[in-house]
Amino acid sequence: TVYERFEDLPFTKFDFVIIGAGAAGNVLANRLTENSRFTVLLLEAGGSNRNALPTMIPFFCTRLSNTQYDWNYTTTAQIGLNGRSIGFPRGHVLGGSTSINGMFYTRGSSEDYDRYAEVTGDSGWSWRSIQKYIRRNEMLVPPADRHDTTGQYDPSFHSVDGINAVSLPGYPQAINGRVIQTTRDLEEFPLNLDMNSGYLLGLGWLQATIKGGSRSSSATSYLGPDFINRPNLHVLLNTRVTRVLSSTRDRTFRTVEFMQRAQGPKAVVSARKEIMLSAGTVGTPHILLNSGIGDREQLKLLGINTSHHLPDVGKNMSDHPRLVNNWFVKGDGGTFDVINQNSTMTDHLLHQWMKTQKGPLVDTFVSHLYFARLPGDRLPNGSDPAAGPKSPHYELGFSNGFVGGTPPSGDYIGITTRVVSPTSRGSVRLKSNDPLDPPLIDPGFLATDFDIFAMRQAVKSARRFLNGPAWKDYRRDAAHGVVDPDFRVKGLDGIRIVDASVLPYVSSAHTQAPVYIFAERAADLIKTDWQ
Ligand SMILES: Cc1cc2nc3c(=O)[nH]c(=O)nc-3n(C[C@H](O)[C@H](O)[C@H](O)COP(=O)(O)OP(=O)(O)OC[C@H]3O[C@@H](n4cnc5c(N)ncnc54)[C@H](O)[C@@H]3O)c2cc1C
Repeated sequence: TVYERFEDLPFTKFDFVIIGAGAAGNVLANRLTENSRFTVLLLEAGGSNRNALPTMIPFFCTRLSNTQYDWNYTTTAQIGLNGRSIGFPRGHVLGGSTSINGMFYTRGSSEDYDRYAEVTGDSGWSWRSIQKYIRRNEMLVPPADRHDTTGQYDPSFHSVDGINAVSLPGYPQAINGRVIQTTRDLEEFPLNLDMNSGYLLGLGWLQATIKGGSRSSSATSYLGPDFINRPNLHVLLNTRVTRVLSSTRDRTFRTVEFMQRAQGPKAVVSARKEIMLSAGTVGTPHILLNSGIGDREQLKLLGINTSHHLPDVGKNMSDHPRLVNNWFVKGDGGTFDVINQNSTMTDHLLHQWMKTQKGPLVDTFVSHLYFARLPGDRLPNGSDPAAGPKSPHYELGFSNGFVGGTPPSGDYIGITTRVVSPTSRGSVRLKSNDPLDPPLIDPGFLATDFDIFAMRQAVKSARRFLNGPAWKDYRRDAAHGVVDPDFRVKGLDGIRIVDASVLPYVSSAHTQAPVYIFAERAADLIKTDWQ
């Protein structure tokens, strides 16, 4: 049963109390209640995902930040971003971040899991050992348009028996042919038939947690109609957990304190067996620190009594920095930009989606991914932050349109670049001893030379991709004139013009300074191309 109000709960003691109904919390709630003898209470700060239309429509996933479904966090000033603070979305709704995320389904490399096994000394985490859990989780379903997916993935790596739906894109994007052609034209971008095989490197079709054109979140799947009516499963929404409490002095934590309204009152529930913290990378350290579980010295500074000195709580945060790169193209209206530019078109497609679960709204904003490594001689001190020699350092995501705030006109291609083996580390700390105060989130984006270097290489790689022959007549350059924006003579190789003759308009004052400036930038571009 799903409850909105604490007063409606049938009791206040359960075998298990799970804090946070996101990816992890909902798996736990589902699997634990398979045993009908266990009672489970799942606590979630956000509201219901039912009727939350924007969360259901895959294409609208980029519109969910800074809405009621988001915690609306902001990072601390980031050294690596010239002191800027940026938004840091996290799901605040049943399903947690799986209800607002981009839906990319990527398992990672086999080496990632083998490294988990190695550092924990537990072979149960190895790629081989976790296969059964992949099968339990994944339910591969046909794409929304039911097209023939032969050659777009390898069925031998997939399960159709799991709970969370996964599918290939369900609407053909105009760039698909060019993307695949580039895997044939440029050696740097080999096709990877299935990036979920444990071997990630190369370019492949995106697999996404989408079923029949709708988002498959941990709420729609693990708490879906087959499970939510289990009599031993209780879900309480709109419940912000403030602390976990030890009822005795023996370090046993079985009580959970929470609030349903900002002004209180506080209430408690308890677990007969265990409490599970599944509040995510921000929520979990936040609750632990508020509960006095953390670094004694830091807690003392905020006037919080330490219940357990555990200095690493909130430390070692690591996340993928992401940059979006957009180019003008001659898309002739075949990009998805029109959906973001023309509200009549959006209404029309929304109507189509609601009626048929078909059309361009059935997919997320990326159609293909590419994972790559940096050359061995460019790694920091020769040491490799990736999990192994077959694991990537960066990722490119290809979008048939502008990623970010779409300009009011024009057609674009977006390539998102991400560092997937960051060496920067950040933290989650308390701002005050008020549990309702948002924490200080420092993801440490681009805080190391390596991360900046890897991001630059990813951007260069994206540019090389678009310089492939398949894109020649697609990237937009001015039709007239002698040189392209990189000073290359149009239609020729090996020759550029860098002097006052290429200024498209004479500048509004004397011309030597503009030529110096042009030449400086030209030198940069040329050096970059040949690095
Ligand atoms: C915008 C965005 C896009 C993403 N895109 C992708 C993608 O395309 N592919 C991918 O693989 N991953 C993506 N991710 C990451 C992925 O969604 C997360 O890694 C995953 O959901 C983490 O699961 P979790 O259980 O740790 O936390 P979450 O899924 O975030 O769940 C935590 C839950 O705990 C609740 N909670 C937190 N604090 C409290 C509290 N004090 N009291 C009660 N409840 C609380 C939250 O409201 C939330 O429901 C994305 C994430 C975001 C935010």
